[in-house]
Amino acid sequence: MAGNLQDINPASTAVAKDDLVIPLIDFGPFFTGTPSDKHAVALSITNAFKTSGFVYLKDHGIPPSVVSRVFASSAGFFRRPQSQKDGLGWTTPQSNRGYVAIGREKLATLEETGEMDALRGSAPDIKETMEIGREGVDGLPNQWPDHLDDEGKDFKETMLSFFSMCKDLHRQVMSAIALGMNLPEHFFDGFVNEGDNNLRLLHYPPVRKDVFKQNPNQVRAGEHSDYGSITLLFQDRHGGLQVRSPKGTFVDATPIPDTIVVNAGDLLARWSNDTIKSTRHRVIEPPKPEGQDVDDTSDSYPSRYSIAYFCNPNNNKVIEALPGTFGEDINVTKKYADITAGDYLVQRLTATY
Ligand SMILES: O=C(O)CCC(=O)C(=O)O
Ligand SMILES: [Fe+2]
Repeated sequence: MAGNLQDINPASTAVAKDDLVIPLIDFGPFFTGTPSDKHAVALSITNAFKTSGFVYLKDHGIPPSVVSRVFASSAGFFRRPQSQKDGLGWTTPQSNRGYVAIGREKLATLEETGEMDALRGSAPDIKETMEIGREGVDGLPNQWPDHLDDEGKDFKETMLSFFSMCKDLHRQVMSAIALGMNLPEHFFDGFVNEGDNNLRLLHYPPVRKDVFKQNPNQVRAGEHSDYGSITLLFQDRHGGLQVRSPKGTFVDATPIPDTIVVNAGDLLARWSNDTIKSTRHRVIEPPKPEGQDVDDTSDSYPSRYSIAYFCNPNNNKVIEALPGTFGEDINVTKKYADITAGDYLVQRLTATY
């Protein structure tokens, strides 16, 4: 029946377990559909952000060939000698650019941050990352390997072009959230146009299986929520990402080819006066592939690569509760003080490194 919600509902289910439901949403109609298609996509995304805080997006406009090229370039970077990577090292939370060696960052929840040093010693995250920020910011240079060789030049070009595609997708997803929250479609444009975002390449190196058996606290990336507005997460096929369910269990967010996992961050939750959820997640050993219990005799898990594009409002923008999320008419007060996006993020990064 035309106009039936069933016909225009662009979502199916990607994950459903322990009261955690993550939809798989076709973003295509947001670009090309009728206004009502567009609204349906916007509502699906916003409703998911208000419940699980996570969606999988397909038909998101970033071609699979581009994503493959970025993964290949990332793997090439991590294959470089340690001394070259260390020469491009991360320095300060203000800059948040450069290479982060294994054990340097220990992701944890907000409440645990005081115990960061102890955690770092006991079971450090088994990962190395490369952080790329907005190019061309005075005094905050990206740490490119372009002076090393042609591959380094190609890396820079590949990452800059990907950065800008992701920046554009951030703006589009924020437009969907605006519509879904009864705000004008372009409400967020002036908040996100600078692209003060952070492209993080992640490499989880091979680990012996007994490392996880011997230490039940060992993870590839500790339980945490993300800090900014939204995160665009590209995973390879290995799995290991888990999202915390309302029941407190961790549920596999299994990779689905050609999709992006998109989740809301703490600053968006704060901006929405906590109507949107920033949900905790972590990365552990990959789940056993079905039917391989007998065949898989290797004693190590292979490398896992992922790419997280952390989106943020412009650094200088003051973040205050969105219209419609507080007021006498709905009997809700503003829960948080106003803060600039830049101050908020530096505070959070300072606690993590
Ligand atoms: O590697 C992943 O799948 C997730 C990484 C992540 O959550 C993060 O870096 O914030
Ligand atoms: Fe994360």
